[in-house]
Amino acid sequence: MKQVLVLINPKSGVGGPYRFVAAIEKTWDTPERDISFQFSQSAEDGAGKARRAIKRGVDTILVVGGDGMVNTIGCELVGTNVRLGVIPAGSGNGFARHFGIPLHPAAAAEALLNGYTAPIDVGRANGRLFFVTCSMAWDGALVEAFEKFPFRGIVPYVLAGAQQLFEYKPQPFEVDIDGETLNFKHPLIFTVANLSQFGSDVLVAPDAQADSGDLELVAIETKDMPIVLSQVHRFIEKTFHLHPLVTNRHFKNMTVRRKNPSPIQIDGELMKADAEVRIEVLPSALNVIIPN
Ligand SMILES: Nc1ncnc2c1ncn2[C@@H]1O[C@H](COP(=O)(O)OP(=O)(O)OP(=O)(O)O)[C@@H](O)[C@H]1O
Repeated sequence: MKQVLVLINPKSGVGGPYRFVAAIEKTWDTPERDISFQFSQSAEDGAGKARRAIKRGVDTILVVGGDGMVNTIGCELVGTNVRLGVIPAGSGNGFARHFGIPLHPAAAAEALLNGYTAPIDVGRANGRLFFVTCSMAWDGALVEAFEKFPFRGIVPYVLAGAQQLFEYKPQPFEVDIDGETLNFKHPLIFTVANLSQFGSDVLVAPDAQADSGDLELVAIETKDMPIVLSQVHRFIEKTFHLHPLVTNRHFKNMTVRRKNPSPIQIDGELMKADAEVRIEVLPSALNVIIPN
């Protein structure tokens, strides 16, 4: 009998957690599956519950939450045979949107039930795993401002971004990327993408493939931003990352030497980091359920 654990973030999602329980139970609770539901009260609590479930021999963990929750549970599943399924309940849901998982709980539960399992790549920044994106310029600093808003969603993201345009102080980055050296004087955007978007359909790396075996750097200097922004149609055409003033590189290993230690953005959450940040790809490291 297949064993499935559903781990729910009670803080995520509109309409309360029970609509997710009902949607998943309706589709997944069949005679060939033993399904149990647990709340994840914190990152540590969820990680502990995931570890114990893996020990018990669970086959699948369904996470009901956003990218932050996916990260904390996904970290426990890397290197195991346990499959991760994501029922989106966050505000940005970059992971779920990348894979085309429906945002409605019932549709998501059904899409995962009828989906297939495939390994995806995982990024690692100074030892910390990430599945969606990692940023360390203005695109990282805005998360600090975003976290101070009392509510989540695209609106506080835009407001936090605007606020940080005034407050963010760029520092020079010296970058070794698969043997090539790049220098950024005043980086504004410096994002490493494993998947295509930050969430809310803000596509930083529209062509990113989860199983490419590499990561993608998308970076731009502060001075070049107005010129790039003058071609707004590129956002619609999904070619922003290909603009000649945007640095766009696929890579496996990268070291970023910054002047000072400062926090970096990992899957929508802030993490303390030394001045030097080492980023690498772990190819095919996590088994994920993907809709057909
Ligand atoms: N395993 C976990 N269990 C409970 N809470 C968690 C867990 N992981 C992260 N959190 C916290 O729960 C809150 C909501 O995070 P979650 O990722 O579920 O939604 P979100 O941040 O709105 O989604 P997104 O990152 O997709 O916009 C955050 O404060 C996060 O730090």
